[in-house]
Amino acid sequence: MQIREFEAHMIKELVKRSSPNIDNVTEPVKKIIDEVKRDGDKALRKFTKKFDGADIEEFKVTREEIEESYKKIDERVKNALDMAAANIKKFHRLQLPNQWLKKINNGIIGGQIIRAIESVGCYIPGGRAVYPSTALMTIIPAKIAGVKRIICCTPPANDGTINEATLIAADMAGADEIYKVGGVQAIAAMAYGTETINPVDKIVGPGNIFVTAAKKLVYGDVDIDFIAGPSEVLIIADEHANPEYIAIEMIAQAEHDPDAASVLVTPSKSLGEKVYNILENKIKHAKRGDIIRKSLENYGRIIIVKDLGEAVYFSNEYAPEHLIIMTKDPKTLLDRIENAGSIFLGELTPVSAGDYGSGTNHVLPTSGCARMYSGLSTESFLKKPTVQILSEEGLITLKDIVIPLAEYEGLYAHAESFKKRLMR
Ligand SMILES: NC(=O)c1ccc[n+]([C@@H]2O[C@H](COP(=O)([O-])OP(=O)(O)OC[C@H]3O[C@@H](n4cnc5c(N)ncnc54)[C@H](O)[C@@H]3O)[C@@H](O)[C@H]2O)c1
Ligand SMILES: N[C@H](CO)Cc1c[nH]c[nH+]1
Ligand SMILES: [Zn+2]
Repeated sequence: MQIREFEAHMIKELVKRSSPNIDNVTEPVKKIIDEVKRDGDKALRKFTKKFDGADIEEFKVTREEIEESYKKIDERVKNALDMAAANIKKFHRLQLPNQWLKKINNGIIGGQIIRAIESVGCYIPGGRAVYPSTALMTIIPAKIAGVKRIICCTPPANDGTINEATLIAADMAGADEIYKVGGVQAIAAMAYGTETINPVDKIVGPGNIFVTAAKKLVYGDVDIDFIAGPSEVLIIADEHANPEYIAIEMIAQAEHDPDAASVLVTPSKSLGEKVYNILENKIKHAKRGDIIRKSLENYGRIIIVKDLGEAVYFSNEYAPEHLIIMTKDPKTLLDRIENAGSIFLGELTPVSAGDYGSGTNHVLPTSGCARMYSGLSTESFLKKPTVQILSEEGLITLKDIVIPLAEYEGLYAHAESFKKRLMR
């Protein structure tokens, strides 16, 4: 963990910090994918034993296992899942786009229709923590979009079971099939299929660097959402911010994974120092202390900038998964934010609100991908074919566009297809 004065080269160094990790594991990850492609379920069994310590005969979770989970679940957790699901549904219904057909010019009607992707695979992580919340975040928007077949894969515990809250969350969100397989092997199975798992059209969901590298490798054979790797938070704060809140936000992201990143950018050196001291103290006693310590050592940074303008510049270059703004008037900075997966304004808005239940999606782009991707949404599961209808008037409106351009491009049949209709 370091406190450093801002220098321009830091941005490149920090922004790139996850990508080399992904590249470092490409080779072993590719080998696993190839083996799953070649050997199907046999390879899934081998890698599940190797990485999760579990012997799995049947990968598909049975209805009885799901019913058992409903009996075992802690009532408080079940209620929390129900309430989270309600907010997530409300938010994601609002994201449904409209179909439309409108007059574009005389005799030309244009528009778009909305269709769901037919089958999707949701990856629910389960290595260093369990993620029932991710089951809600991936399956609910797919369901709202109208996806016909929603499958999900999640790593089993070493006794071959799946965490009960994850099973319940997946079931209540509307998963059609749930499989006890995680990591690279799950991504390969969803992309290429095995004897047990039929392949899907698109794979979504977050994961560690191995899972993320696997998604990157299968992209093109199937669609993926985006790079949703180890968690990141960047906090822009001024001297008005509460250092305790900042420190706990950094720890909350760090506890996900030693590869997670927590960055504070502030013009207040004294705030930076306070946060540093609180962190030093807190990590001595924190649960999951080993993961937190490693994460903060690897990718924890406190960066002192000249002013809030420089902080915003840094943040836009970094393009964090989560951006928290804890300044006197956080809304005034919002207009200047260009790149961030999800933005948390004000000191009463912790990232955990979005992680679990305010309704927004917690599957978000990492490794600088917020420069060009938004987080998972209902639209991630939709396609928008365009539609057009021309009348005779429309042919006349377009003739001086289509015919000269088609002939200029040397594509004479294109021009001909137009002329034929004009001359009928
Ligand atoms: N960006 C987002 O939207 C978002 C959301 C939630 C969680 N996350 C991130 O998801 C990740 C969850 O990671 P996790 O590890 O807890 O669960 P995970 O399910 O992503 O990974 C566990 C699997 O990794 C595989 N694995 C472990 N070591 C391996 C190795 N050496 N070679 C090949 N495969 C190996 C195993 O198959 C194991 O089942 C964290 O990094 C967390 O920060 C990101
Ligand atoms: N912070 C994670 C996204 O990076 C999401 C999450 C799930 N559970 C807890 N947190
Ligand atoms: Zn989290």
